[in-house]
Amino acid sequence: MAQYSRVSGTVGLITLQNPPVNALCAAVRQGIVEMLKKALSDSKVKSVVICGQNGIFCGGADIKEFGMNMSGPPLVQVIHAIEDANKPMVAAIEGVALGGGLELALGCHYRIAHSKARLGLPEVILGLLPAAGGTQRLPRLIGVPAALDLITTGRHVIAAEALQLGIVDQVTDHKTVDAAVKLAQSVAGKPLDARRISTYPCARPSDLDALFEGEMQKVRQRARGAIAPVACVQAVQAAATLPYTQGIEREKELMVTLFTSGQARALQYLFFSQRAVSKWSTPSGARWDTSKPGPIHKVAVIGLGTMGRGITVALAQTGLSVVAVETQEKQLMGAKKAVSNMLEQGAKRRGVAPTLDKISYSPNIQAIADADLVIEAVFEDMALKKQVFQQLAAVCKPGTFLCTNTSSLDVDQLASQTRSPELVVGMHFFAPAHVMKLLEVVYGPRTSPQAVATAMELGKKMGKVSVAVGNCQGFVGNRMLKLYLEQAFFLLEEGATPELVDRALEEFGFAMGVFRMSDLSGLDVGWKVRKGLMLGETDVSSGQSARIRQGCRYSPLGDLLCEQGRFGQKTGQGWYQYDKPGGRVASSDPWLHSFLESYRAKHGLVARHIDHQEVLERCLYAMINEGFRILEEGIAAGPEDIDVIYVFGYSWPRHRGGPMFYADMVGLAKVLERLEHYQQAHPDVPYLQPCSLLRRLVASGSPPIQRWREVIKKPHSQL
Ligand SMILES: CC/C=C\CC(=O)SCCNC(=O)CCNC(=O)[C@H](O)C(C)(C)COP(=O)(O)OP(=O)(O)OC[C@H]1O[C@@H](n2cnc3c(N)ncnc32)[C@H](O)[C@@H]1OP(=O)(O)O
Repeated sequence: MAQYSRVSGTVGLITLQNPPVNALCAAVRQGIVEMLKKALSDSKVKSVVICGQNGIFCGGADIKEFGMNMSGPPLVQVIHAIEDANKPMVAAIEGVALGGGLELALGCHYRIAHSKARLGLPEVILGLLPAAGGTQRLPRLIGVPAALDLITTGRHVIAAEALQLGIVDQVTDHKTVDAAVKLAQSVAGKPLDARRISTYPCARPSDLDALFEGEMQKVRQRARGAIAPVACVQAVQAAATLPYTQGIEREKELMVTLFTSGQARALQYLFFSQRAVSKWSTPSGARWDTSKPGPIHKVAVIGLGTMGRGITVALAQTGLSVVAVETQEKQLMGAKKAVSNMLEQGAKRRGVAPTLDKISYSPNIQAIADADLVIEAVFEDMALKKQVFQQLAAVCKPGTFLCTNTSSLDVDQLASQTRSPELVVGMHFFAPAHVMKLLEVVYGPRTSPQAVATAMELGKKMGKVSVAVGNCQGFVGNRMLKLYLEQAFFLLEEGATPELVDRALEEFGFAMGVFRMSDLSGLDVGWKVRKGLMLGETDVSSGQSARIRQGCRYSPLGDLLCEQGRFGQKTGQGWYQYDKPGGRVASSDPWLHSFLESYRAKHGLVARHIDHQEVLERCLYAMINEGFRILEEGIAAGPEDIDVIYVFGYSWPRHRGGPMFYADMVGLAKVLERLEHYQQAHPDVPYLQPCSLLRRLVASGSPPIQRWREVIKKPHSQL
């Protein structure tokens, strides 16, 4: 797992060998210790280079080992042995040096990186901190503020920035190992005392207390309730205030707390889930590894409203040719300007040239005739979308993949408007489409494996986390969201306020509670959808019957607000009030509270006390229960798919892993018991009836989430 050789006569070369990313598993750590001994005892060797096999230095500790009993030498000791070596040690960084990989490099006396290499300490993203000395060495090397930035965000830097920060000594465009060997030769025999980072004093900015206080506030705001970023700040604070050996003790202490926390488990689950969803499968047996994507050179976008504009930007940023079609001249002009601005801003942020020339605009649908793939993003209206699909079928060349950005409409109905339904697939982007990471790829019963593979591949090119899901009303994300919203409305009817509900959800970790979020996205969006489902018309009568639609309990509260023109932030009033239309700071609205009182009086509802626990259980367990139904029906292939959708598309707090992981953490038996309780209390809400898969899982002894698939006997079902 680590190989030793002697090169150029006097340089020992230790190569990490653990594909695909040379993670520091026990055998690799052991290998380093043994090879180091060899190099140091070889009298011909004057200096040593450490590199990684296959152009990758090291992706860090082996995350798969985290749940297991520790074996092999601890990384912190391996790195101390490297730093203590009496011959110059040089890290040759190619590909990545992340987490423990960068910590290993920081233990070396010199670091040289290839210009394309990426470096970082992303442990915080896994709910941990860089506990192999990273929190103590990095601030000593590059100063407290820069170290805080890298350690608390986990962001990667490319070699040029690493050089500027002082993380590496040299950057090369040539063969990194050769350059490292040259460097090693040039420093052979030189004194090493001034090269051991652990011996450096940590420069202390004069406003140290204020700096840490500010940073603490920042990380708490950024990830509400997440403990790793807080521990990262505390560890760097130890570097700034304590001698190295005490700092290392503090780092270890903080790591132990994080390591045993549910948050680290959740975030590591998410790391593997994010990778697992790319290995998609469908009920018909199509799979990621047997389905070849079609070649895509030119993509067309139809409809340049908010979604179409974002999609166009995201496509152009990948370097693909894009034809953007909007039949309304005024809208087309506005879109051109908006898309160009977004591209220019994005390019400026990323330090690259804007790709404006990749897009051609047209008011004429004929312009898409030679596109390889079309994404329809017109208004969310089935009749209109059907008409567009008929046009696409007539205009496009044979074999063109036809995608719809619908957020809930039946993809199969759209497919039936074409002669080649196998080429039709949903690509459900999330607003703003050039920013949000999630893409739901929706396959219907007739969608071909190649169409799924093509949409998944395009999503990947666009930098999205793509999840393949079956076709049903609302797919995965919006289908579950509907119940979450509905429970929130019911809670208002029963005595809660938007402030109470939002506070409970924000304390749970959501950046915004359900009502603040609805105000931001616009209440009219859901209203239009409900009207389309024949639900959104308000009933003038009072009592319970006025709140029953299609045989189930229904709350018209959102519809009533829309009828008053209260669409949320854009109109300055919604569930909250804002200082002006478009204002962003929500404040409590006395009008809303008296409106709720009269509504309850009209319908004979008596307000009761509702606590945070009930808010969480009602909103989250309703949604989780639907998640189990989605799994049972085979709409999602596994719980990981649902969780990835919720974290990347619906701002579910990452450190809680996703709704299905959360259910596993709470305990399936408890979720079942609470659902039974609420179902008895609300018999007119059929979806609170616990799903049979949940019952089966509990009856099977509540296996851990990784084993749920074994219990989902019938893995998939059709729409
Ligand atoms: C005392 C504690 C000290 C240190 C703590 C740590 O070091 S924690 C680990 C810190 N490192 C990271 O967080 C890096 C995680 N990995 C990545 O960001 C990416 O994988 C990487 C290295 C940038 C490569 O990206 P790429 O897109 O090329 O590949 P992909 O992500 O699909 O990964 C390929 C397969 O490798 C597995 N993998 C990656 N990193 C690790 C790791 N550190 N440990 C174990 N396994 C790792 C990944 O799961 C993929 O596996 P596959 O089975 O093919 O899905």
